[in-house]
Parts: sequence; C-alpha cells; structure tokens
Amino acid sequence: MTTPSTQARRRSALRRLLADPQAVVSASLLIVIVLLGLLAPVLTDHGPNQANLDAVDAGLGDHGYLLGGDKSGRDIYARLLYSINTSTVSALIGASIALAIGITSGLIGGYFGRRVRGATEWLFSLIMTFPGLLLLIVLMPVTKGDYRATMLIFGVLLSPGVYRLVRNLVLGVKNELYVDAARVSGLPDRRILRRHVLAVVRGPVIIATAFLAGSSIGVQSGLAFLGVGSNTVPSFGAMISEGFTNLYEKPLQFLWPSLALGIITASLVLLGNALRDALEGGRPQPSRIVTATTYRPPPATEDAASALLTVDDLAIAYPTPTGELKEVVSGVTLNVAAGETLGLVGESGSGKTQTAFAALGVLPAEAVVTRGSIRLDGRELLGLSERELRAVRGTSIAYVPQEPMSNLDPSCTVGAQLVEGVRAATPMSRSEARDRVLALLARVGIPDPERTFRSYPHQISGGMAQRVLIAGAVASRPVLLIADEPTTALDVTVQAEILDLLRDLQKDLNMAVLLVTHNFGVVADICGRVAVMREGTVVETGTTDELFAAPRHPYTRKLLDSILDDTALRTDPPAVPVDALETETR
Ligand SMILES: Nc1ncnc2c1ncn2[C@@H]1O[C@H](COP(=O)(O)OP(=O)(O)OP(=O)(O)O)[C@@H](O)[C@H]1O
Repeated sequence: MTTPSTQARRRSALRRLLADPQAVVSASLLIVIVLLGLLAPVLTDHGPNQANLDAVDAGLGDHGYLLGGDKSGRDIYARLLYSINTSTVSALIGASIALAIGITSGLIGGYFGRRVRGATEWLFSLIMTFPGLLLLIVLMPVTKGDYRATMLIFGVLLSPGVYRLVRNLVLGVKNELYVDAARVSGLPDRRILRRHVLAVVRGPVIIATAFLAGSSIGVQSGLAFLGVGSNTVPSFGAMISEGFTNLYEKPLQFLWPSLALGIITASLVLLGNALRDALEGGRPQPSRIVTATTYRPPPATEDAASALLTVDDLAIAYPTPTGELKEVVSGVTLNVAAGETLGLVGESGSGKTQTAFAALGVLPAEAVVTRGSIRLDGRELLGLSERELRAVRGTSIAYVPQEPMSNLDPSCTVGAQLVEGVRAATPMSRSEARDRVLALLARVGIPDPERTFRSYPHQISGGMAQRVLIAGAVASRPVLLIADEPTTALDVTVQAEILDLLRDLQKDLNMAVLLVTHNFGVVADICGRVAVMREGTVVETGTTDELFAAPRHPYTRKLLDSILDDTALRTDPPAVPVDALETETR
C-alpha cells in the first residue's frame, strides 16, 4: 500500500533528483541516446548492414552518409543508431536477470535461517566459479550467436554480486530492533521483507543496477569486438573492432563508436550515483563545519576561564531525508571545573548524549557541529584530527558507557582488554601493564582480581563489568571522566555501589566528572552541580542544593515534581494482601 508519507518521500526524492545537475545531465543524455536508437528507422534511410561499395571509407557527408562510411561501405551513422538498440536490449536483459535472481535470493538467504543461507551461498559460490567470458564464448553453439540469449546467461553470471550485496544488507538490518518489533507484532515475513528490508537495500541496488547495465553493454560489445556472435547484429564492439583495423587510415571510424560507448556507460554510472544520493537522502557526508581555526569563541566568562571543560554555544545537527540540517543540540553552554561532578540531566532525546559525545569527539560521521567550542584545559577540541583526539581520549578524557556488557569484547578475556587499553595509553611492558590492571581491578572493588582478569565478559556480572570498565577508564588517571548513564543497566543495589565507587575515585584522583543521567536520584547522590537540558538547550544550571531547593526554570520544576510529588506515591493497598501471598507460597 502507498501511504501519503511514502508518496511525500518519493516526491522529495524526485525533487532532489531534478535539482541535481549530474542526474539531469546523465539522465537526459541516456534518454536522448535511447530515443535516437528507437527512432533509427526514421532518422536514417540506410539499414545497418546495407553496403555501398562506392562508399567504402567514405568521408563525412559523402554519399549521404552523415558520419561517413566504414571499410565495407556501410553508413556509420546508421550503424551507430542501430547499435544503441543492441546495447539497450543487452542492458535490459543482463541487468533484469541479475537483479531478479540476485535480489530474490539475497532477501531469502539473508533473512531466513542458516540452512537456507547455506544453500543459497553454495549455489552462488558455484556460479562464481564459472569463468564468465569464456563460458559465454563456449556456449555460442547453444545461444546460436544470439546476443539476447548470451545476455540472459550473462545476467545469471552477474547475479552473485547482487546476491551478496543484498544478503549483506539484509543480514545487517535483520537484527534491528524495529524488525524484531515488526516480527513480534505478527507481521508476515513477506510484509517485513517488503516494508522494512527492501527499503534498506533499495539505494545500493539502484547504483548496482547502473553498473550491471554498464557491464552488460560492455560485455556484449567486448564479445562483438572479439567477433563472437552474429555479424549481422550492429554493435559498438563490432564497429570498434572494424575501426581498429583501420585506425591509422580512418581514425574517425574508431572514434564514433568508442565515444558513443563511453558516453553511455559514463552516463549510467553518474545517474546511478545521483539516484542513490537522492533516494538515501543528504548528498555529501557532512563533516564538521566548525573547526578550531574557523571558530572564534566568545570571550570566556570567569567561570569558564577557571573551568576544566568548557562547552560554549555548541550546536549539533543531522541531515534530514530532505537534505536539510536539523539541530538536535542548540547552543549548549556549560562548564565543569577540575575535581567537580556535574550532572547533565534531562528527558530522553534532550541532547545529553550528543553533548557528551561531542566532548569525546565520537559523534557519528553524519553529525555536523554547526557552531560552538569545546575546550579542555583551554585547548580547543573541535577541529582536532582523529589522531589528536585519540591521544586526548586515551589520557585526559575517559568514558564510562551505559551498557557495560556490550562494551566488552566477548571473545577476549577481561584482562587482555584492559592490558591492551593501558598499553595504548601509556607504553609499558606486558607484565607491568598486567600488574597495573590487577591493582586497578582491586581498586575498583573487585574481590578476586586474578580470577576476573582471566574471565571472559560472560563469566562476570553486569556490576562487575561496569567496575571493569571504570577501571579501564581511570587507568590513565584522566582529568575528566564522562559517564553516560553508568548505572541505568544495573540493578538498584549495584547502582548504589557503582555511584560510591565513582565518588571515591573522583576524590582520590581529583577528576572532574560529567555525569549524563535522567535520574535526579543519581544527581542528588553524587553531583555537586547540575545542568538541566531540554530539547537541545540547557535551561538551568546551578548547584544541586540550590536546584533541588528552589528550581528556577518551570521545566526543572516539572522534572522535579515528577519524582518528588507526594501525590504520585501509591497509597492504595497491594492487589494481593501480603498475608495471602505468604500463605500461597508456603
Ligand atoms: N545519528 C543520528 N541521526 C539523527 N538524529 C540523531 C542521531 N543520534 C541522535 N539523534 C537525535 O538527537 C537527539 C538527542 O539525542 P541524545 O542521544 O543526545 O538524547 P539523550 O538526551 O541522551 O537521550 P537518551 O537519554 O534517550 O539517550 C534525539 O532527538 C535523537 O533522535
């Protein structure tokens, strides 16, 4: 079913396509070329194989031959026009066979279980072992020199490429939560494949189609160049071959078909690229707009001047499918002083993580920092190269993530991962690093460091895993620790222990901590100051005591009310009386 939003998306993709000069020029060229081929009988009186012995190697315009005659006395112009039709048919057959087989099998092989995938893999690996061009030549007796039959076989030979492309894309999308949700909601596989999976493979398949069409035209021309197939079928390849033998005498006989073939294949590739950009949204991968050299930060306030981390008027945007930028962080300003813990609170989607990621220099590639400044100890971080940022992250700034388990590699022992991190930050021998890690594990409260060191992530609890990550984060004695919801994935008792540990470490190491959380309980427990975020902006900053006692901004009041409001507490009796429960369990 075509929904209004699908129609709108298509309309906007078409608009983008029409606004792209590359798309317009390449599509127009292809349309004109195909029309020239279709109108060949109208545009010329000569047939492609009609020879006039008087017109052998005729010059431009001689004997009514617009582009001259070839060495058999045939009209080059007529042969070019009819060759277009041969190329168009070759492209249509080759690409559609490859797409039909490749997409269907790719969807099936990628989406369904291992056994189905095993079968499709085997089949396509087998097809790939065939030596393509050789097979097409050997099969000439079967195809009887008919280029259409040859292109049919070539389409099958091209299909493994499409299969692999689609299979990989499907494997990537298949485990996305929204696909799981669609499955759980009872949508049949056919619908899920069409609605969720096909949408993801569309862009790459479209660009592949352009290459497939180009390859089919190339191979058909190549075979004709080699003289394989019927010599009555007009083809650029045959024309190039004949022109080649006459290259020094009549170079134009070689030039015209080569030019036509070049223009067609180049236009196909350029159109494929433009189509992909239009369908997948935003054109170039936007990078950071603001760099340290182009940005002139406003004069630092007194607070900012003494701060360790200063975020000034930071704005982060993402390209939307229509190509415009949408700001998700709009002018955030905050400071974290050395040794203090600042809580960054706000509801989901308010931009907390984006702000933290910007400070860490790990925003996704498509993010654009449109303005602002992030300074650590006076040094501008925006605009630093990846290498410079890595050095800062390894030593001065550390990070504790929300999901400890998914941040540990399940195939390596805990010790191996920590040793690697410690050695990357500070060059030292393996045994020194091992001692250091064991000491760190003990410091973060792990009861049997030796055993945890040897354990794989699945052998330790979530709380232990978070301690391990904290140990790794503080290994290089960072001046700033950024913790993004470090306790959210843990159960309540472990949460308290992790917060205690963070507080201890922060005091011991005199680290500044930027704690991203949506939980005011965590803020009250550990943070000296708080910045409240809403819809990408900081609406209020203050000490924790001030903010809890007298929130100034209505949004802060609302957030606090939502957790502190007495009326929100349940006063009604439990649904099943406790006595009854006890009797039942006995
Ligand atoms: N890669 C992305 N592309 C487009 N928008 C994004 C991307 N990543 C994040 N956003 C948007 O940025 C906004 C802020 O996200 P952010 O993760 O910073 O929120 P948050 O306050 O940390 O929320 P949460 O507590 O749920 O993580 C959200 O609206 C989100 O949809």
